[in-house]
Amino acid sequence: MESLEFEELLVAAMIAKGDHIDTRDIVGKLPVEAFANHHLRAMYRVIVRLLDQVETIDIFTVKHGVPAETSDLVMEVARRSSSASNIKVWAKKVRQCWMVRQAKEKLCSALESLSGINTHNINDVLTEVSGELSTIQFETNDRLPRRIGDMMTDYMDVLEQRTKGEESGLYLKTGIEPMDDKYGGFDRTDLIILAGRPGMGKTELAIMIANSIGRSKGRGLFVSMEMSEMQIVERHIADRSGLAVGALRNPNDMLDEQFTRLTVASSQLQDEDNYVLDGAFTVDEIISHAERMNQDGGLSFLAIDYLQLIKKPKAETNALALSYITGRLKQFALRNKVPVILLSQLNRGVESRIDKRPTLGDLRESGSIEQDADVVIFPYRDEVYDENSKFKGIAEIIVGKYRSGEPKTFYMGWRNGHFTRIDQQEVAARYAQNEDEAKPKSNWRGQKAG
Ligand SMILES: Nc1ncnc2c1ncn2[C@@H]1O[C@H](COP(=O)(O)OP(=O)(O)OP(=O)(O)O)[C@@H](O)[C@H]1O
Repeated sequence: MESLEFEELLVAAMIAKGDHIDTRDIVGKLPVEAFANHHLRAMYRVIVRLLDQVETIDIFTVKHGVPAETSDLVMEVARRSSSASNIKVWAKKVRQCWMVRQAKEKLCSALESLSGINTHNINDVLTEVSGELSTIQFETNDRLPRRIGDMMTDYMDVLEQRTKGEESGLYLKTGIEPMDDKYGGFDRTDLIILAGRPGMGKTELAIMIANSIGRSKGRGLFVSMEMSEMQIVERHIADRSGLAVGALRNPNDMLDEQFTRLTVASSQLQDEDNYVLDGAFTVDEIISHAERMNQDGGLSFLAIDYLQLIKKPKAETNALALSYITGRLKQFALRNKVPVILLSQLNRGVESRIDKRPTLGDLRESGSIEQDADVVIFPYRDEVYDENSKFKGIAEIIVGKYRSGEPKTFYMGWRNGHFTRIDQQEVAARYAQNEDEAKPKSNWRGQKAG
């Protein structure tokens, strides 16, 4: 990127526009150091000062304010103001060039540190280098801190859209109605973890969310490192039609009614815009696919099945490698405003307990997943452990962490390998009754029995 040209165009446009809302906006966001050329930096510094002192900005005031060695150049630069209407574009380009310069400087300094590495200082140097590289800034679309007071009008617009039911695209609705009603959907910058032991229904939950987004004309990317793309497609059809995957595997045995459900589901899915990608990837490869899709038509969510199968970066410990992955995914969600649904396996530890419902503590071995996540959901089905469970056919959707509200457990039915709607109050009453029955009974002296 050639910074000089953009810096010239920006200064010229600022002189042409003078004290204008765009000029003030740019000055509030772009520091003087962003200019590489010292003459243009001097001109910009004068413009900032003139704005600050509410004085006129024109060729003469700028020329008068800069050092003598720069003053002859002001007229030449001002002549370049062919397109002052593009002033924000020039400001953005100057900012991007500055970011690239900073990144290059950091890389050079990291290379210098690495050239002095030896077996005694290897960890110290690598820590220093990775610390330095992690400060490289990402393109932020010029976003800078905004005053909350100035954002009240925008927020009222959001509220108004909500009253009209027009803001659905702003939030990720999961299709689990009681949960969507309670939380209003998840934020577009959320990292949502679906964690559980094998067979609990993590993949099914992610597919159900994908299907729900697809139905409302969203566009999602489902990355599977566990199943082939055709298996994922089959799970989508099974979820949409309510048929068991087993039924789809034996089409000759299908009843007419099942066949009709299959054709309806496949024609609906044909009109929708969900994507699937299978294979083995690093987190950065997944992110680059998702960013490309997001730039090219937008993305409603990125789902990844599952964390432990993502190719790990080199790191001293497994926990550090996983932390790198969840950290990168959280950055991706924040930067692109695309929520990430990340599936994660839990280890056997849960199964050594009487109550096998997972808790946040069970995530400890998975690096910083607990801290990075905005939402942690544990799908849990008691029948996986006890086929005669009183809660056969019921799935608990345990929200163990929710950054913007209180954690809570929701209930779903479980039929044909799919989550189904169920009456929340009725199931909660069943659980409460079961708890009462399980409590040790007191005898007439008030002593606990047995
Ligand atoms: N027709 C069916 N009826 C009832 N349960 C079914 C049916 N088909 C599949 N299942 C159950 O659904 C579960 C699979 O769900 P899912 O693949 O979503 O689980 P998961 O948590 O992602 O597990 P894993 O980590 O092994 O992939 C299994 O426990 C399986 O026994």
